Amino acid sequence: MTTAARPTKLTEAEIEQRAGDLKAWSVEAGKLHRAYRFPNFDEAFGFMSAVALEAKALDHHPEWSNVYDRVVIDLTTHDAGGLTKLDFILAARCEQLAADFGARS
Ligand SMILES: C[C@H](O)[C@H](O)[C@H]1CNC2=NC(N)=NC(=O)C2=N1
Repeated sequence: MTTAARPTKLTEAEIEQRAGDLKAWSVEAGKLHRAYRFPNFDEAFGFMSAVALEAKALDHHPEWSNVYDRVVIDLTTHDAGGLTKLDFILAARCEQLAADFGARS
């Protein structure tokens, strides 16, 4: 079995460049941060289930919490001690899936 190479920590300039495509996300203390609100709990949890499948496929996992119709997500790469391209890939997928599940914000 081969092990996928882990991505390296991005520089400040690389983070700034990639963050330009994700206007709704903020960069806070080495993490990408975003709060979503959905029509109800079913949609919020449906979104989380879909993101969980992406996380499994990428072998890259969010820090997140859910209260009823709200989902708060922080993305960082623990192995690299900061942000890597995997965080931006997962954030972009979250944006697509959130739209599918009717996110309001
Ligand atoms: C062995 C396995 O690939 C690693 O532990 C992965 C799993 N998922 C991960 N997820 C996140 N967010 N950061 C990591 O460094 C990480 N490492």
